[in-house]
Amino acid sequence: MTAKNRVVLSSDHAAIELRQSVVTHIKAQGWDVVDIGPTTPESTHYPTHGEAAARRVASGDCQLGIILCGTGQGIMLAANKVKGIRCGVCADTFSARMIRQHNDANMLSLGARVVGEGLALDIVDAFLTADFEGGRHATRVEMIEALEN
Ligand SMILES: O=C(CO)[C@H](O)[C@H](O)COP(=O)(O)O
Repeated sequence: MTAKNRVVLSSDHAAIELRQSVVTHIKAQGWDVVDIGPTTPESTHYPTHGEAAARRVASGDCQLGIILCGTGQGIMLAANKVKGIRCGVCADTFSARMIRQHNDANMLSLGARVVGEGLALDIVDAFLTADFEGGRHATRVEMIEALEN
């Protein structure tokens, strides 16, 4: 059973500030936020943080996840190695909406060295407010899931 409206966030050292902005922003919207850090600025390794957030989503403890690193790419690659995770990097709001509507993505990845805070928060809003459309898209998501087996 998935915890509805609970969102997990994690990042590496490159995205701590932007992650904290996202946390504040979505808490104010009423999302139940699980921020799993890190909180200190030392250099760290994004696969660790991508995996930790992905496992919260894959287990059903959190409905959705938002992860961040410098580009958003490395942490996305790590998260997508966890079974059941569909995570995309977005630097525009259209893609952020579409990865929910068409791809049923359960995680969003952001690049703190790519997008500014204003755009990042708009991307987050687009992701969190969109819903999966199902239908023909469900067939395609099932095909992605079949690749995991
Ligand atoms: O974007 C990233 C991975 O995709 C990382 O945030 C980036 O590689 C970290 O670099 P550095 O150790 O030089 O701060």
